[in-house]
Amino acid sequence: MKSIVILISGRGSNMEAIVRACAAEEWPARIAAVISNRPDAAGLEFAAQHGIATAVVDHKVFSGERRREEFDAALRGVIDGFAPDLVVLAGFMRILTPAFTAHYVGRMLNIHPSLLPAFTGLHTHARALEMGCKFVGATVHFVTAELDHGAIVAQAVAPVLADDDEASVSARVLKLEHQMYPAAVRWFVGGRLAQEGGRVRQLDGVSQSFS
Ligand SMILES: Nc1nc2c(c(=O)[nH]1)N[C@@H](CN(C=O)c1ccc(C(=O)N[C@@H](CCC(=O)O)C(=O)O)cc1)CN2
Ligand SMILES: NCC(=O)N[C@@H]1O[C@H](COP(=O)([O-])[O-])[C@@H](O)[C@H]1O
Repeated sequence: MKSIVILISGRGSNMEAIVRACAAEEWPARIAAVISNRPDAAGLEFAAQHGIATAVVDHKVFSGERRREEFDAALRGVIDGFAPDLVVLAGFMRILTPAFTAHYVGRMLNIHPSLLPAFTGLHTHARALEMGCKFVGATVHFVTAELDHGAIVAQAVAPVLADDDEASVSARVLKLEHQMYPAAVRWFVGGRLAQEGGRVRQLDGVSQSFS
């Protein structure tokens, strides 16, 4: 039985989709914990209501020059208490230090709301609309020290419609995220995909795109 720890910072709808899929599809895995860097993250309540251990490591508690390293060290200590086979970033909004990402190399995934390598960072849909993009999407990737540059596992794509704004585009992509991310996590815990250097090895039957 694989152990999964999910990190969130807010609403947690991707975490919720993974929790529901894990239960409904009887994965060879359990969600050991949901951990947030924000005490007010709404997703913590959903996790607790579903009997999942929750924890908060508040990044605002840490100050000074080494606050990012100290936060990461505290977060790692809490995560490792659950002995995860996989760490899932689901709307987790902190940039992680190289030491942290190295510790979880090959076993940490993120979902990013753009078709990487386009639009790394924040405010991705607003930037895509500003540029006049005809398609938007999301990417599941392994997490590395370089922000949003890890090996790509899967991507979801959706058209931009004439009357779209950031909210309508975000909602359209989020629906696809909720299909794609649980599938990617299931493949990983089922041993059907792995990171090999800068690439992803995927066994047959693993869908790599969603639309
Ligand atoms: N080293 C890495 N850390 C993280 C990665 C990664 O690939 N490598 N993925 C991100 C997730 N993410 C986009 O998908 C992302 C999250 C947060 C930020 C960011 O600029 N955060 C600010 C704070 C923003 C806030 O609190 O609202 C910061 O950390 O200073 C950019 C991209 C997770 N981490
Ligand atoms: N850079 C990370 C990032 O922006 N992630 C994005 O935040 C949203 C989280 O929603 P959720 O909390 O409801 O899962 C999702 O759209 C996810 O792609």
